[in-house]
Amino acid sequence: MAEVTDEYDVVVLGAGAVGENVADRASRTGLSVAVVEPALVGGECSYWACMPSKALLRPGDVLAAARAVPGAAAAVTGRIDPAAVLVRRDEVAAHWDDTGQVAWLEGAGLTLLRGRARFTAPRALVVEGVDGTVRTVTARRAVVVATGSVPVVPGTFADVRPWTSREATSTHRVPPRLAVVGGGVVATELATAFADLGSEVTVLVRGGRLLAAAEPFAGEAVARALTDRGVRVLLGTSVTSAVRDGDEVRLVVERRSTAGRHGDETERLTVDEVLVATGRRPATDDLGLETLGLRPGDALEVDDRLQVTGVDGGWLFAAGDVTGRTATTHQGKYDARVVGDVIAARFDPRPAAEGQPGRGGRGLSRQAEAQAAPWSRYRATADVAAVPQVVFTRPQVAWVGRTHDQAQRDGLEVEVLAYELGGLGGASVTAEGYEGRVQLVVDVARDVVLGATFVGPDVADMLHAATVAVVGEVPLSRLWHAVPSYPTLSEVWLRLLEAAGR
Ligand SMILES: Cc1cc2nc3c(=O)[nH]c(=O)nc-3n(C[C@H](O)[C@H](O)[C@H](O)COP(=O)(O)OP(=O)(O)OC[C@H]3O[C@@H](n4cnc5c(N)ncnc54)[C@H](O)[C@@H]3O)c2cc1C
Ligand SMILES: NC(=O)c1ccc[n+]([C@@H]2O[C@H](COP(=O)([O-])OP(=O)(O)OC[C@H]3O[C@@H](n4cnc5c(N)ncnc54)[C@H](O)[C@@H]3O)[C@@H](O)[C@H]2O)c1
Repeated sequence: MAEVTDEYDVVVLGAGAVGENVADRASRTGLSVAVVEPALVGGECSYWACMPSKALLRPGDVLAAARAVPGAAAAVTGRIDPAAVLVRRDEVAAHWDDTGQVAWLEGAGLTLLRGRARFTAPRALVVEGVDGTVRTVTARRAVVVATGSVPVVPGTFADVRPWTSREATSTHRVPPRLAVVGGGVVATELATAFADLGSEVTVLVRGGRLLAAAEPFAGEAVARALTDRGVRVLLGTSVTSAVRDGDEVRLVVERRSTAGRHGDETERLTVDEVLVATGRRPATDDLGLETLGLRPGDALEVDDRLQVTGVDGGWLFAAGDVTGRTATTHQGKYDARVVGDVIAARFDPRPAAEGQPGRGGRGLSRQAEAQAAPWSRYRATADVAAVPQVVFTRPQVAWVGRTHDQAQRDGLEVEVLAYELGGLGGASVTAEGYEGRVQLVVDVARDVVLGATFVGPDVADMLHAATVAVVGEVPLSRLWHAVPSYPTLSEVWLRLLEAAGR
């Protein structure tokens, strides 16, 4: 086994979407950056999460959109072709081949170390290469952990070889009967996708509603739509036993009686696959965190600079799913841009790096980083105030900022403005019987939008206007002057402002 010793200014652990972006930005003042990755460059999102799941969902959306428009509906006479959907999914997932992403990474001047990294001391790592080499790697300036997350599989399913999102998004077979355990984002999206592909789907939800992090009306709309399409959505359930019997899995499901008085109901369910979608945990088990005084398995807690709290010296950073602070690609990449800029500025190797703000103050500057305030490029302020999330179910669900419940728990006096999208001219053009709803949570004292939730067909792209309003803290009086075009779904902003008495 060959042993090699390497030194870089910055070492990034993990080449998922987040690690790639950290590395790119951190290198911009001339720091040497190595990225360590044992698997595919591009990580979960490209090959087993965002991209393949959206490829599985898109055909159902397109069909439903056509079927909702008389004239077009008559042209849609067939059904979804699962084989063709899976072929396109394979293409969207780049056939699980990272050649293109490796080329980008190397083209950006970054060094890729193919292997698994583990800390041996502060700023010191050992990288066990996939080719059998063992490298000792030292970071002169900083290490960024971006190792992502792994699915949580409850013990009940340990022996039945359940699907996680990885198997579901990369499958080449549509199971005739699929049980989905969980009621969150993965469960609702993949239940939608597999119902579209022809599976008989049962969703087993522990809690009382779907998408518990969103406004209640969002999960209710998704549950109604799934049920209308023949999916069984069983709320208040727990799987007490799971046994694999050849190609089948037999589940025992306890369901809290809705009547309350009659105790639990037991149902036996036999399926071809069980998809466990019960959340994810940070991938920190085997990183040697104990050598830094941190506990393996825990999330790496960070501050707004993405610097790991609890480790001295200002050299250890983390971003993405591993922090428990963000759980989406877009927000993880936002953090990646922040931490990349912090590192590039703080350790800028160029002569006279002190205070070179560049044209319009947009350049990187060590001084500016040291003195940065919230909302500067060096602080991930939006993680606290304005996190956007789109769930690509049918109807789509999109929200940003605080829900009504969160705002109340934060002790804010709020007004809720709501509008049924079906009443808009834009909705009647988009689809017959368009159903959807938008709700704003408004801070009464400051007259600004704290949160917004959109539910309905094609609402995903409407979210960004709300994100701009929340981040910009734009008063409703000024939003009144942002005129939405007619006839678009965005006209809902006008209706909401009218509802607020403008
Ligand atoms: C089914 C599903 C669908 C999703 N859809 C969306 C979506 O539509 N939009 C969205 O924004 N988000 C979506 N997400 C969330 C998104 O996938 C994650 O937030 C994102 O992938 C996190 O990126 P990351 O770089 O932090 O982690 P990852 O992408 O997991 O990358 C971490 C990398 O670190 C590597 N690694 C692990 N251990 C080590 C080690 N010891 N040394 C070196 N490298 C290591 C791993 O091999 C991996 O490549 C979805 C998630 C799932 C599960
Ligand atoms: N479109 C997107 O942006 C997108 C899509 C998919 C996933 N993601 C991200 O991936 C992350 C993980 O998604 P997820 O759906 O796995 O997690 P989640 O936290 O959204 O949902 C987990 C669900 O599992 C349930 N659960 C937890 N433990 C359970 C148990 N022991 N038995 C039964 N049910 C249990 C919870 O009540 C919840 O309904 C999310 O945070 C999400 O942001 C994003």
